[in-house]
Amino acid sequence: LKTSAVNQGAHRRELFEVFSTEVMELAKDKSSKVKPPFIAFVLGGPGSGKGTQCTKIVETFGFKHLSAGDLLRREISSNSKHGTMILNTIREGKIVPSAVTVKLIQKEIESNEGHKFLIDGFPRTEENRVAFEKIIGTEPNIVLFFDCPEDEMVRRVLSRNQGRVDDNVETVKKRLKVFAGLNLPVIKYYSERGKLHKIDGVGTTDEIFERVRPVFALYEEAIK
Ligand SMILES: Nc1ncnc2c1ncn2[C@@H]1O[C@H](COP(=O)(O)OP(=O)(O)O)[C@@H](O)[C@H]1O
Ligand SMILES: Nc1ccn([C@@H]2O[C@H](COP(=O)(O)OP(=O)(O)O)[C@@H](O)[C@H]2O)c(=O)n1
Ligand SMILES: [Mg+2]
Repeated sequence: LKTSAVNQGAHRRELFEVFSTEVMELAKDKSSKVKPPFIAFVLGGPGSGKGTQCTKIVETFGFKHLSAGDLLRREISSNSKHGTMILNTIREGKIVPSAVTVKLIQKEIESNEGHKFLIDGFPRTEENRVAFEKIIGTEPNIVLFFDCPEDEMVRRVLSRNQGRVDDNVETVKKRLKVFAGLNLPVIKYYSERGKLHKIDGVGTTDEIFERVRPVFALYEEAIK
């Protein structure tokens, strides 16, 4: 009885060693190959310069730019099942249900090789924010907020000339209300969590980018 118990113990130890070695190998493999994604949310009112600055960030730091508005507009033009609902929502300056928007973002993240994402114009509401955390299972590393006075945002939107159904005085007024009522609380939330980088959105595109650059310099290692 004694001998077999000792043998059993030895056997178990052997099994454990084999098992733990394999677990260690797997862990090593993971750390060398799978880099966790770096996610930056880019927020600001309509016309605050989010898209323009994202283009500069892509050129300089090699991020993948995912604009929630562009993804939604693509759904409209591809006649997808939610196309009409999305078009009506955008026309009204309201917010598309989070399930729809987050699924579009998820598809883009999953089909992309890169590990650095700029998510522009999202989350626009607390509901957007919570849905992202639930569905994607992660939080952003940083949040940029382009702070711009309303009259400047209105001027920019009205001279944007991209043929958008929502770039008119009536809709822009609604969007500004939605921004103040629903998006500012999200911005406040990230500020309280120490993730917010507020950037003065007034000046030339290049001047503003020089305020953005040092933010990414802080995360040099993570975005290499
Ligand atoms: N710093 C700036 N000064 C003046 N106009 C700008 C500036 N940045 C962007 N614009 C212009 O303002 C409009 C809105 O910019 P955009 O990047 O589309 O903002 P958002 O994505 O926040 O709505 C565009 O026509 C753009 O060319
Ligand atoms: N997270 C989001 C982003 C955009 N949208 C809709 O898409 C519209 C245009 O968003 P956008 O980000 O392209 O607009 P800009 O801030 O760039 O002018 C918004 O006004 C909303 O109607 C949304 O419903 N949910
Ligand atoms: Mg935009």
